[in-house]
Amino acid sequence: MQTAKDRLIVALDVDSREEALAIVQAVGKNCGTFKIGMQLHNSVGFAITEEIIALGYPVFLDLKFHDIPNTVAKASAVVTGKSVSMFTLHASGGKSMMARAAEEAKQKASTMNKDIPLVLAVTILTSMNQKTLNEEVGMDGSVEHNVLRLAKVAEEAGVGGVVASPQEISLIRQACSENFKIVTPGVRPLWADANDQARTMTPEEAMTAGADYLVVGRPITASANPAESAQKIIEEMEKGLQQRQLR
Ligand SMILES: O=c1ccn([C@@H]2O[C@H](COP(=O)(O)O)[C@@H](O)[C@H]2O)c(=O)[nH]1
Repeated sequence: MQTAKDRLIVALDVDSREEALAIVQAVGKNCGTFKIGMQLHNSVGFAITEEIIALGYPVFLDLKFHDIPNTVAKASAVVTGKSVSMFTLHASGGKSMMARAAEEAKQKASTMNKDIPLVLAVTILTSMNQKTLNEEVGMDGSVEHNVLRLAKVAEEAGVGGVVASPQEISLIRQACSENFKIVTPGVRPLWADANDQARTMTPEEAMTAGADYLVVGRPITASANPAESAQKIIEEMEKGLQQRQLR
């Protein structure tokens, strides 16, 4: 059974190896996984992923692939070869793109005798609201409708789960299988700023709703005491897990 700490993913959205390692050092005991996104990866390359894995932490490589199926499939093999535990692609890249990525990750892991990474499809970014989705992106229908539609396509394509906001967790849980993972950024304790996140919930609410993993960046990494902030979030998550078990 995974604890609240195991389910907390800390986003290392910084520019340098030194800044990233300082956060790892500060909060390594207070989280389960570190997430490396396009900011850090594009600054320092795969070296930081390799270094953090070598320190003994699982890495979620969040590069959000979105390209033709062949290109995404080959990129998926590359990141699988780096032993990441999770990686992302955009569900809006389509079923064939997601299916090829999942298959390629499986094959590469089997060739290298490694664990298969959790392939996650990003549904609708948590920074988007109804207006931006409809008027700027040009997708009709509600955010919830589109998240659910993309989550179903992702599951059919054979990826392991989705990235969605906590506000859509219960809808996805009703429509997808129990094993389909839900990873939620857009998590904000009441004491933290929302920043550019539009569809948020607190750590307790997100865990109560049924999230598998929470992704938290700035409320921890930009706080005066990252370890203390991570610990406070874990305590809120524990309350949510307890509520969930009581249901
Ligand atoms: O829909 C999405 C997909 C990915 N993210 C990533 O999660 C973290 C959130 O960081 P905060 O500082 O807690 O806002 C960040 O790395 C995003 O790239 C997301 O927020 N929403």
